[in-house]
Order: sequence, then C-alpha cells, then structure tokens
Amino acid sequence: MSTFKTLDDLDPDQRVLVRLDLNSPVEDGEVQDNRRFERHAETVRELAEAGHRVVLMAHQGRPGDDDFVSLDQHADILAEHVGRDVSFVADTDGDDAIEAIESLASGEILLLENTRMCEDELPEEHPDDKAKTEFVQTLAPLFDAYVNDAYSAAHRSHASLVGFPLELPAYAGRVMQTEYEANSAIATREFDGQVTMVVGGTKATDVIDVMNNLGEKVDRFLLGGIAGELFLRAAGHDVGFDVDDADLFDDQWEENHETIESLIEERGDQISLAADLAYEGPEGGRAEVSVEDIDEKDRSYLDIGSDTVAEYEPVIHDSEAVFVKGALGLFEDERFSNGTVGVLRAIAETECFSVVGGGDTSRAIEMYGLDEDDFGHVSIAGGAYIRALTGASLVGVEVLERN
Ligand SMILES: Nc1ncnc2c1ncn2[C@@H]1O[C@H](COP(=O)(O)OP(=O)(O)OP(=O)(O)O)[C@@H](O)[C@H]1O
Ligand SMILES: O=C(O)[C@H](O)COP(=O)(O)O
Repeated sequence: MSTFKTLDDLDPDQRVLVRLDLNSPVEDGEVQDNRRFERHAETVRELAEAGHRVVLMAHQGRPGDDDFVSLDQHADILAEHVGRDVSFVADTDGDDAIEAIESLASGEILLLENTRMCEDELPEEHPDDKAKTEFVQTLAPLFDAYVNDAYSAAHRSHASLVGFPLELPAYAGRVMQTEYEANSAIATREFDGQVTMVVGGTKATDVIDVMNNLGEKVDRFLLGGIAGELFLRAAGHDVGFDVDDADLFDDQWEENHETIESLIEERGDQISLAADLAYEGPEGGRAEVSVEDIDEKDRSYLDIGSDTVAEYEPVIHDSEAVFVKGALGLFEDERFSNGTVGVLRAIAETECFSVVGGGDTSRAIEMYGLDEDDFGHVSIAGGAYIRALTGASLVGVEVLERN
C-alpha cells in the first residue's frame, strides 16, 4: 500500500499547485481528446468544488517534436470534462503567470503553459537539485500545497514532478492513487488463482524486460504483436523479420534475442505463442496461415490468427488476474483487430482482476464498443506502467512518500 498523503488529508481553502499528465496525441496541430482529460478532470473538479484555488501544470511533447505545443487547447478540452471554466496563461513562472495565480479566487481553475517550455523543467536531475531551480523557488511560495496526479509521468525526475513536493506539503491526486494501486498489484498482491499476462505491441524490448522480471509472478504469458513474432523467430519460424519497409523487428531482435532464447529455455511452459497469424490477402481482405506452414520470410503479419484467439480465450476465462501490455495486432485496422478485441472481450466477460495498460492498446476498448467498467483498471500510463510491472520504483512517487 502507498504511504503518501491524499486529497483526504488536505486542509480547507488551500492555494493548490497540481501536476497533471495531459500529454496527448496531436494531429495536424490539433490536440486529441483522450482518457487522460477525463480522468484528471475528477481530481480537478473535486479540488475546485471544495473551494480551493486550483493552479494546474502539465507538459505536452518534447522540445523539437511536432507535438511540442502550447497547452491552450488543453485548457478548453479539460474545461469540458470538468464542467467549469479553466483559464489559461501562456507563461510558466514569469510575471504573467504570477499575476494570474495571485488573482485566482476560491474554486477557480488556471492552467499554466507547457512545463517543458521552462528551461528548468527538463534535465533529469536529482530531486534535491530540481527543488533548488528558479522555477520551483519562484512558484512554491505562492502555494499552500502541491498535488501530484501525474502518475504516468512519475518516472521522470523533472522539476514539476519532483522539485515542488520537496518545497510544499505534498499529496497524491485521485489518478495517482488509483493508478499506483492497480499498476503495482502484480508486484505487490498475492492472487489465489492463475495470473496471466497478455504481451504484444510494437515495443518488444520493453515487454521482454517485463517478462524477464515477472516470470515468478505470472503463470501464463500469451504473446502476440511484434514481441510474439520475435519469440516465434527464436523458435525457428520464418516470421519476425523486417520485410518491405518495416523496421520493427531486426534491431529489436539484435537487442533481445539472447533474453528471448533463455526465456524460451527456462520458461517455455509458461509462454504461449501464436499457432496461426493473419495478413493482408491478395484481394485486400484478412487471410490466415498456420505458423507451421510459413516457409518464407516474405510478408508482414498483422494479427494473431483465429485458432490462436480460440486457444487464448479459455486461458483468460480460467484466470484470477490478467494484465495486458500491448496489442496483439494492428487493431486500428478492423481486419486485424480480432486478436486484441477477442482477448479484451474474454477479459470483460471474466470476473477476474484486470489491468489494461498502454495508451495505444487501451484505445481498442472504446474503438470496439467494449465497456470500460468491465475491466478492473484501464491505465493511462505508458512508461510508468512498464516500470510498475517490473516492480521498479517511480521517482515522483518516492518523493511524495518522502514528503
Ligand atoms: N503485428 C503488428 N504489426 C504492426 N503493428 C502492430 C502489430 N501488433 C501490434 N501492433 C501495434 O501495437 C500498438 C500498441 O502497442 P505499443 O507497444 O505501441 O503501445 P502501448 O503499450 O499500447 O502504448 P504506449 O505507447 O503507451 O506504450 C498498436 O497501435 C498496434 O497497431
Ligand atoms: O505520455 C507519457 O507517457 C508521459 O507523459 C511521459 O512523457 P515523456 O515520455 O515525453 O516523458
């Protein structure tokens, strides 16, 4: 269990500085609404309704990238979810920001500019050094309390995440609390029955690391996606190679093949690999082939096949807990959604404890009309979820606990 303070411990009528994670996809300059807004809105609404003065910080993108943009659109999207006005100031810690903070009334909400536009924010340094930056030293005296709700950014030792909690009484927001508890469950909880982990997606290196760390905690790994193909390659099949323009496999193979080979050797009986795969057939439809019949490295496979889905479903139905990291196929294309959706549907039908993680993978839930309430927890974290699964600590959480 966590040992940080929560909103339940906050004194009334506070000037609160709150760190959210509103980092979102940006398409043609337009910020896309997503689960992060909806989730953080609950924390923000609770604080505003309680009559606190609420000042929000968040980041968007990384300097130099196309999605490194201002947070002005984020303020509007968040306001829709909170059901209250969210004003925005295009400044992080200068005079405009200070004036806007000081003129805030009880129950009002203000969003500051992208924290990564402040030069003190980014270099990853020790929390004690981040606390000494001008950014933190300028803003902290304007507040009574700091709330960190940005679980999904808590693996970053950035000023807005680790500096302020050393200067102000610090509390976990509702998203921080919920994410922390659910995502740490695999490392901290004992389950009576079978624990299953569904492993897929494109970042094979990350998930292979998780498998390597969780072998004792997980009874069955069900594989798909890029990681699944790399395991099939290690088992001697002609899949998991870059063909056409793909660059998903060969580099990750170089980096991971020794770990994959030792995992197959040591934990082969815990690991289920696809028996068949799907690809784009000559007429443009979905075609399937048994893995045993593949004898040429000549095409890209985009989903696990129907026989594999039929093998994976009963494993899920028999599980006490299921953790998902990564999609089993290119589910954004309906032709290749069967694997991911089949497995998610099986989880939704089962009374197990479940966590679905990964920003991309969890999008399949609404895309295919599944009900989020049928899952134990749908995480809004990417890198932080991976770290939590391996039992690694998150610096943003450590600092909250230290406070
Ligand atoms: N065989 C495949 N070929 C191409 N893409 C695939 C394949 N299998 C899965 N994917 C892609 O994997 C993606 C999801 O996994 P990914 O590792 O990118 O992230 P995630 O864990 O969901 O999210 P995050 O980005 O937050 O870590 C999906 O967008 C899906 O299209
Ligand atoms: O979107 C995320 O996963 C977090 O906001 C962290 O973003 P970063 O990887 O750019 O630090």
